[in-house]
Amino acid sequence: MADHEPMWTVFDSRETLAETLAEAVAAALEDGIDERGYGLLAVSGGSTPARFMQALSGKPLDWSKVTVVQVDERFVPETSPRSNAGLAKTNLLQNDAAAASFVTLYRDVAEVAASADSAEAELATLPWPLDAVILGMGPDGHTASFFPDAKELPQLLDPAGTRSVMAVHAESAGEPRLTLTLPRLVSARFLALHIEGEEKRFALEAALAADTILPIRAVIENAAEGIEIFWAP
Ligand SMILES: O=C(O)[C@H](O)[C@@H](O)[C@H](O)[C@H](O)COP(=O)(O)O
Repeated sequence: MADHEPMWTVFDSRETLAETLAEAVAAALEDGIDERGYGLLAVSGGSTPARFMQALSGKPLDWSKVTVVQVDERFVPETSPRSNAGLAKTNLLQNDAAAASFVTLYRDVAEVAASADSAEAELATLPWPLDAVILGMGPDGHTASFFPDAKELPQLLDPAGTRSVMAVHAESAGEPRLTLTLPRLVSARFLALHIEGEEKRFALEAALAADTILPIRAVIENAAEGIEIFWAP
């Protein structure tokens, strides 16, 4: 259990947050490339990351040595407006970052479990741990696809778990999901939580103070290198 309080950085604008976070992630990737010869990055989906992804896409690092993976994905094809892979391809994998490799979680198979198993095999070939992870959060305290009502939640949040990616079934999630597991996320060398707006700030503060451990708090409390919270109104 990590014993450090999360570090909050409050920004006066979402633009300044995006640029600062992009700089921090680029630095973490450059450290990985300098020290290990490659950089491994995991990005979330949803609506918050687009501006940050666009800022990161223009950072002048050796993107040919970077592999981008997804923190989580909806079980939909890339052509769906719900696709996180579509979001990353449109906003991150352009400009300088177009040279990066991209490993997606969705596979065009009938069952989400088969998609998870196929992605697991591909992720097994990557040079873990992650150099940088950017998480988002929902007002219900979910992060990645660790939804509080997920059938698989105990396995998803197990710090001793051995899977890299799992299928998720949760009423509150809408469609079935695919998500990296807690151990893969919390072992990152740079772990950031990117949230915006008063509702999410309140939800996070409440989650940190509550008796019940919501998924976001489980991640924060298991973050080996701590977690940095990037917040703008
Ligand atoms: O697939 C997803 O939706 C995300 O990865 C998820 O964990 C996201 O970070 C939160 O739901 C916040 O989403 P918003 O940025 O849209 O509020």
